Amino acid sequence: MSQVLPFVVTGLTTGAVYGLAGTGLVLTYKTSGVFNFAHGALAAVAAYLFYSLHIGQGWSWPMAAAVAVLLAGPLLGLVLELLARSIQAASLALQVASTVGLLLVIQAVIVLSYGTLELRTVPVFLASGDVRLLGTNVRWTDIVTFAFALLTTAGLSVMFRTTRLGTAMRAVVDDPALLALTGNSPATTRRFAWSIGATLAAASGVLFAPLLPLDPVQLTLLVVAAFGAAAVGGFTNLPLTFAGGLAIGVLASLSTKYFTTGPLAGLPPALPFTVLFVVLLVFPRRYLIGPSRAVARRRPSWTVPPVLQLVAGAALLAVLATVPSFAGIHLTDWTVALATSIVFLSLGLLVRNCGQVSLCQVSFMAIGAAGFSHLSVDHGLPWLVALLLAGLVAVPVGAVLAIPAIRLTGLYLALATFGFGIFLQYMFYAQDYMFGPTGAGLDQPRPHLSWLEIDDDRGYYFLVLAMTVIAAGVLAVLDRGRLGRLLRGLGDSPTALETSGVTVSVTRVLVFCVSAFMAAVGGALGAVAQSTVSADSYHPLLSLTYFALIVIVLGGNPWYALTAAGALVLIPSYSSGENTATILQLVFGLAAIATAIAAHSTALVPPAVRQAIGTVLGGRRRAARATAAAAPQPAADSPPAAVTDGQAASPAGEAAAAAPVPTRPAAGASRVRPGALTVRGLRVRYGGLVAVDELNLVAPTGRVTGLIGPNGAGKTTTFNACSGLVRPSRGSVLLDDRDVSRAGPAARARRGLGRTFQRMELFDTLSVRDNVAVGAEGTLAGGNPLSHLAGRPADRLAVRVATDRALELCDLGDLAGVPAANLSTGQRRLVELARCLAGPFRILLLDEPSAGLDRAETRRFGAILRRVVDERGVGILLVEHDMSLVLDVCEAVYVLDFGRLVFTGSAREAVESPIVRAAYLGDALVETAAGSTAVGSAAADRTADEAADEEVAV
Ligand SMILES: Nc1ncnc2c1ncn2[C@@H]1O[C@H](COP(=O)(O)OP(=O)(O)OP(=O)(O)O)[C@@H](O)[C@H]1O
Repeated sequence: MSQVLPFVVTGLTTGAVYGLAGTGLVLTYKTSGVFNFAHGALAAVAAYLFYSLHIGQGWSWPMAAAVAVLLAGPLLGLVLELLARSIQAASLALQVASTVGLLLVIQAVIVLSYGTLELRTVPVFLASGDVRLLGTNVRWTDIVTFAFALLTTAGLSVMFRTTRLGTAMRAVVDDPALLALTGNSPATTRRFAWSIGATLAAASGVLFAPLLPLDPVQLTLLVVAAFGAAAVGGFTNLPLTFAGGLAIGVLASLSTKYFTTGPLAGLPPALPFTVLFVVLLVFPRRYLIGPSRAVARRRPSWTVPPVLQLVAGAALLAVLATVPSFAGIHLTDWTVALATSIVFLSLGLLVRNCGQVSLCQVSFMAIGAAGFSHLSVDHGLPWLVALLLAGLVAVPVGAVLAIPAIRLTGLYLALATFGFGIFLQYMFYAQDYMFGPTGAGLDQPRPHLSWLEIDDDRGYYFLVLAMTVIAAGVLAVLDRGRLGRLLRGLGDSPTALETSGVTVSVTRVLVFCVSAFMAAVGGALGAVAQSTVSADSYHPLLSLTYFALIVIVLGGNPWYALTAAGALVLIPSYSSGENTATILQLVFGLAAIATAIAAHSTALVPPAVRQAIGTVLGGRRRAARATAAAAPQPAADSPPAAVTDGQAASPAGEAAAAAPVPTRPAAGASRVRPGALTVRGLRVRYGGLVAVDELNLVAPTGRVTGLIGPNGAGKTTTFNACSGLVRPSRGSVLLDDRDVSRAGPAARARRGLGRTFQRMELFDTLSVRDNVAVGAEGTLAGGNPLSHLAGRPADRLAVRVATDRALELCDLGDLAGVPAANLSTGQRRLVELARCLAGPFRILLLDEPSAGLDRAETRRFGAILRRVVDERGVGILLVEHDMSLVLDVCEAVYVLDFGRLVFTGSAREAVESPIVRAAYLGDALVETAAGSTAVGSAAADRTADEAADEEVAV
């Protein structure tokens, strides 16, 4: 015991500081919804400031600490609040990029201001001497540190729970508008929270300062250990976060006693990150669900016309082919830049294609480089085999990293990848099977062919150039096909993808594996160019620079990758300044922050420029011709233009909205197999609220069945239970008498259940045609990774036919090439319907499909539904507030109120039923022939609200 106690005491002290830092982190995350990756960097700022004042200027430590903590802390907090406010509506990737950018900026500024050569230490300052406790000497400084951290966290927890400010802080992230109505200013509340959070980070920096010589990276990493503590607290609970910090501190300290050599020697410093990773991997999902927040739809980027891209690509290739003739001593760096562009392509696949944040791409490079060296040097494998195997070694690691992506939201994935990179460095870099304990470097042999010179610098450059072209080409082909659609669909709406029949966990694992493979191969190719590499080349924080770069560079595949690699590798190569790398880090960090802030206010390419290019290259005319050629010829009586939400998209818009639905039977429209969706004794609870209770209903094929009721009656919850998005506490869902209650959403879709959403779930970065195509091919991709990559020729034809038919049916042919994000509400509703109609679904769940449509559009919508049911025999379960539409199309109606079924019968009987009138319809006039909507004012109001809401996808 007496041998263990000193370790426990040390652990409690560092753990208390972890806990303190973690508490500040949780506080700001809880109140703003923005996770501050720069939290550790704030601590570094305070530590250096404290050093400058206390040691440099000779101030007394209380004065220096007061300025570093109580002055600098709140000031930094106010700056961060400003930043957090400007990125509140940005996508997660941009939010992460902005605070990661801040971390890079702070580190670079510290290095530029203080240099890295001089050793700076801060002596113990809090208290001197020690006291004997339980048979061991305990330093007073440790006792004071522990007591300070404990009392501060306890005081904050009490404040958070009991004071008005604390309540406001808890409320502000959920509904700032509601908070404002109660007389509290959301902005002031957030400022307080950020000031307190940053002050705690600063305090932890000053408390850590005497522990080891000052170093911006080490200080940042020390406080990053607080991420593990925050994870233990579920990113919401302050006392648990503090307890988590203590546990991590004690375990890490104890492990320094037991694991001094051998494979676990790296465990002590890796422990906080191990805890972070394990919590994210195994803790129940509900424990980790953080504050909800709105994320604005991403603006679909404009793509340069293919002709221009091809010309530019050929020109670039010609220039790259001449590089060996002028590069001289920089040729190796050019080769490394090309290899690095493959790594950027791999990162772009994750971040740019499907919105998955990865902060450990450099770790895959390290695995690739080390793996290749061991396979080719130690095991004597042929060069190419060793290269491919090195890539494959990274694949299972990528698959493990995908687990948080499958289970949790994007932020936790970002954290898991961040923690994983640091974990890998501490635990494995020094092992023999990676870089070895000496850091002497690993040989990276060149390939050798008797008939081609590829082992000299020039030959190897051309080899890597060829591989880069192949990688970019393969990705470009995949991007334009099924995999590209699925990945973008995953980024835009995993829910819609899943309910279209795609097992999104397979998609996620697949993209992580492909990305890991490419990064490892790129890492190995770059290492070979340098002949020998050591662990120093793969510091995990370098991954943050990669991430910042992938966010800030412009252009599509492969332009962004080449630009990023060029900036990262070639600028330092050609620059003679000793601080070039640090200045670049500063610039990249600032650019990441600026990109996140500006993302929603500027278009990257001005519309006038796009239009000019389109006109010069005839892109628009060609696109229009392509669309017309791909779509079947419209019937003579088909309407000429698409419908809009009240505003004509074209001069003919109004007329089109009112036009009849084409009556010509769609080519190849076959009738579906008869069956039914049956719900038996369904009960769904949200905590204490029973949203649906004892519900029984049947929706057979060949009929439109209505499910109506007032707001909050449980209709959407019923749909979610039917499609597998919520788990009922009781009851079952059957498709064709087969119980699917335990099947996931994708499996239910594959059995024939399609759906639309009350809050529309479109793939905003995809065109209308690609949105609809995903509906047609989702079930074909299913859960098979190979089917994700591309379809068989017969499948491709079937998808095209189904897509064309659905586009024609919903009269979307003219909009086929338009990105979904650019559509009006009415058009978006139609695209969602078309996506559903394109799939091989037999029962369609349509959730308020007419919300946001005007009267003419609604009538037309009803006609489409009737046509689909009559022609194909599908069944529709329709949630709808527009009673004219219900009366028009529904043959049977179920009425819900407070989650319970209050009526079953025909639509006409429902309108006349006193029970239904009392519960839902009230005394409002229900016009039928004229098609007027009249279900109380609530429905109408909500529709208007919703139309506004839908401008921002949640
Ligand atoms: N995720 C959730 N967590 C907690 N409560 C929820 C959740 N989703 C819905 N509820 C509650 O369950 C009840 C039923 O909601 P639901 O959205 O199913 O009603 P609805 O009939 O579809 O209403 P509307 O017509 O407004 O869409 C409501 O009281 C709602 O507040």
